[in-house]
Amino acid sequence: MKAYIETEGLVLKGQLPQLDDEENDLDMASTMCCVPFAAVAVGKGENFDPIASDRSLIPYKSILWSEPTESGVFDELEVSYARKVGHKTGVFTSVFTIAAGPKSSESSLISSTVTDDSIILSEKLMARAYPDSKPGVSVLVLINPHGGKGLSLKIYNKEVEPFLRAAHCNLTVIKTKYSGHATDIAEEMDIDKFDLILCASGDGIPHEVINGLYKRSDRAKAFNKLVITQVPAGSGNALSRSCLGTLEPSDAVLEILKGVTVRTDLMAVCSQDQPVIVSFLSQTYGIIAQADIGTEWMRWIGESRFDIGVLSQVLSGRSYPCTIAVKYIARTIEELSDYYRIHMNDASNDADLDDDAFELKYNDVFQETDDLCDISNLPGWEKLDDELCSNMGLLYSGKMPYVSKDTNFFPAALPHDGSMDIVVTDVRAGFFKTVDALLSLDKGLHVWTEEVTHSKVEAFRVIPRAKPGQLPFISVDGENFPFQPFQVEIMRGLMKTVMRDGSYTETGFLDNHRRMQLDSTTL
Ligand SMILES: Nc1ncnc2c1ncn2[C@@H]1O[C@H](COP(=O)(O)OP(=O)(O)OP(=O)(O)O)[C@@H](O)[C@H]1O
Repeated sequence: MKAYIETEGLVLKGQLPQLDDEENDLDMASTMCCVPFAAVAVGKGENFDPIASDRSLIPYKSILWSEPTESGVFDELEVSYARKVGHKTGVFTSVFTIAAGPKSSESSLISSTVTDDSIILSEKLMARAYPDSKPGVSVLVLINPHGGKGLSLKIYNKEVEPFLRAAHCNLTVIKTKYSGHATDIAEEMDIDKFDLILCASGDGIPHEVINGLYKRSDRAKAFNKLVITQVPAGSGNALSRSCLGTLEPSDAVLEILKGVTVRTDLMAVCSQDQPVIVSFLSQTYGIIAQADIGTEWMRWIGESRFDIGVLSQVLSGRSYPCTIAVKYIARTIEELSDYYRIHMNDASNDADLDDDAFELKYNDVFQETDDLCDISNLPGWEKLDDELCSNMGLLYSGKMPYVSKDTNFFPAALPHDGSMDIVVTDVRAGFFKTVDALLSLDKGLHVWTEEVTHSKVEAFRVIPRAKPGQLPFISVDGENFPFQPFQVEIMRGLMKTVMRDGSYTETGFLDNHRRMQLDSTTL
């Protein structure tokens, strides 16, 4: 099959590797949906018009590397690129010859002439292929061989590393050997050697990495220097789902190579008898924590262990009494919607952080307080309704929209606005209403149901009250946290990560808001 890369009035022509029949089933339509412009065109013959045929277009975004061929021929380039084959994306390398070709409006983005030598053309092609990122970065890969169903090493070797190698990344690969190993690595690593930490794991390894970096005496430098990302290889892959918009490891690595680096807020989880834990995803107490941590022993059944856990919790009608105090940013769903509309396009602050960015605003008061239910020394804080807290089903607070594959739990989450979303439910709503709310999690519709309290806060405190004979779980980023009072506050814009198109995966929050408003006016 012939292949083309179109530039300013030129076409790079080449021969694509022949695929067997099954592989030949190219899913170009879906590639086109991701990226609206064309760079490489795949055609059948010399007179094929690469721009005219949708079926044959592959985007610039797919180009991983370009360089002059070893032969030194002035009009030849060797190009490595990603190409969708069936439902998978693979890496291919072809030699392209520069020739005159059709003009298009897109092509003016690269201005070349047929007499440009291959070095210049290659540089232009690379600049077009990496508009938002740097090619050939140094990557520390951390693989949790026990993540998910124990397939992370295989996933990395087959679906991730070929892309990193084709993109000429400088790779250091470490397999984690024990729980907490990634924290030790991040705490001790030479940060000058790396640009990016890529976790081939679930959410546990990025959680450990940020905590390792946080422990360092040069943590401001570490968080300024390093970008923390994930290719989905565990059972919970919220970081890639929320930031890269995919759970396919090969698509995720392509997004990591080509996406925009964005800063996100982190959350400091404080308790009175242990050091601060840093959280990038969520903290939860009640139904969800029981369903997640409380079903660890059922790991072997895969993702459905969580659904079974939630169902059995809701059926039991068990409550998790506590006292909750919050520092509101947006109290009601209406205030929250207005806030979202105002801040949804706020730009990420790219300036380097200094040590002040790590100063906690409310932790000293928390540490010094004997009566944690007394919030008189916290101006602007409020307690949540006592009746609601005594009958609490779940408390879930988070920073990223998707907490798992289909769970759009925080559809109004924003990356670096200095707030976290908090959701509280009341068991008095009853089984059907709770199940109804939880069944709409995939579309993020639960936040519009009366049974769910949804706010944006800057900080909150939880004082759990265990019933006799019970020791419920508290979960931070899916990891077990000791049962005790805790306080969480936002730390603005600390973590650099990569996001597809520079923002969180679309959640449909504004569309749902419009629909809800329409429904209420037509009633
Ligand atoms: N070699 C190892 N042996 C045992 N545990 C490990 C090892 N390496 C990492 N871990 C632990 O495994 C935990 C889970 O890792 P990860 O998030 O990658 O997988 P997961 O399957 O998505 O898990 P989860 O159920 O928490 O979502 C991490 O918190 C880490 O502490």
